[in-house]
Amino acid sequence: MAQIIDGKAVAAEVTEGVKTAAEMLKAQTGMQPGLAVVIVGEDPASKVYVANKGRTARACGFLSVEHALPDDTGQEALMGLIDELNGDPAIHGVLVQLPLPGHIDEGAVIQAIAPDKDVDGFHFTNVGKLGTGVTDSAFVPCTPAGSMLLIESVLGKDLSGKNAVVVGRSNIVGKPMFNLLLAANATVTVAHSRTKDLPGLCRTADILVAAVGRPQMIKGNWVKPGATVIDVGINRIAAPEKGEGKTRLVGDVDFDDAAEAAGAITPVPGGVGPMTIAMLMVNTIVAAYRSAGRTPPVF
Ligand SMILES: NC(=O)C1=CN([C@@H]2O[C@H](COP(=O)(O)OP(=O)(O)OC[C@H]3O[C@@H](n4cnc5c(N)ncnc54)[C@H](OP(=O)(O)O)[C@@H]3O)[C@@H](O)[C@H]2O)C=CC1
Ligand SMILES: Nc1nc(=O)c2c([nH]1)NC[C@@H]1CN(c3ccc(C(=O)N[C@@H](CCC(=O)O)C(=O)O)cc3)C=[N+]21
Repeated sequence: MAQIIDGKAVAAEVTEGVKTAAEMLKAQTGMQPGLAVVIVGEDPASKVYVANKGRTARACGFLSVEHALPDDTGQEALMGLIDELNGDPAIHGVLVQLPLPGHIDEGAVIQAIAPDKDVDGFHFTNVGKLGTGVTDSAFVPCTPAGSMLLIESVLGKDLSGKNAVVVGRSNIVGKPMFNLLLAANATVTVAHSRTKDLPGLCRTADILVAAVGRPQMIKGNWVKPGATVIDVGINRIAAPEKGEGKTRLVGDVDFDDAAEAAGAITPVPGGVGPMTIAMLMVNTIVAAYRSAGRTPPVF
């Protein structure tokens, strides 16, 4: 039976460090880090995440501002708000919750966020810095950054000689995950919906990262014995065993099956999800330190 990687516990340690760093910044400069989260529309899952982010930000001692806009908000109004937040000296991090309603040009919104407040790490400037290894001034996307800390907690920082397979090639998870694993000296393969023999490829992985969005797709016999399995997926499925109409969260990995083969594995919930929020706090405190002209602590 595999080691179950406790993302909640690692996330709590990280946010404790952020809280201390925020106290230090306040003592030295009087500054309070500020995080603004913008949400458009009424998606209930998005609302839960946004509420979580606000709660954690306050627990870290941050100013937390939430802008909840109606579903029919126009492109200009949203761009206007982003401009305002870009120019607001009390705000160091700006996050626009994705996905946005279909009538809004998501790409244009992401590129409108000032790169030095882009705590999601989605702006071209930050993507380019990560891709070229300029990580000291980049913001790294929160979910891949959190996944790396979980991998490090099992295997250490240097992944030389390890084969990593990332299943999924999105801009927010798969591609930045590839860059981080590569930077840590792993040999990385990125798989996607056109990949041939995905089970066979996954079996070559010492580190297997699942970011697919398909509930429990990755089975135990896809996992190399002893592998480290990171399940990024968050899927809500029907749970009739809990009562009629009830649901539960599962990952992209069939946990019970995969835990038989894996050396270490993240659960869902309680794995990568809490790390995403913790790394958002890290990126925000880093943004605040940089805006004060100070070198941020390393997390
Ligand atoms: N824990 C957290 O904090 C977060 C969790 N998530 C979760 O992670 C998962 C992935 O999210 P995201 O990257 O945004 O998803 P996307 O839908 O943007 O990307 C999914 C990727 O999986 C690939 N894929 C889809 N079906 C298959 C298949 N049958 N075989 C192989 N590859 C396949 C797609 O391939 P192709 O490119 O060819 O279409 C695509 O590259 C979701 O469950 C999401 O909810 C996301 C963000 C944060
Ligand atoms: N601009 C932007 N940045 C994001 O980082 C972003 C986004 N948009 N859109 C949606 C995805 C998804 N995401 C999650 C964050 C926390 C949990 C999380 O805390 N999950 C808990 C469970 C929460 C629950 O019970 O629903 C866990 O896995 O233990 C999950 C998913 C951030 N995302």
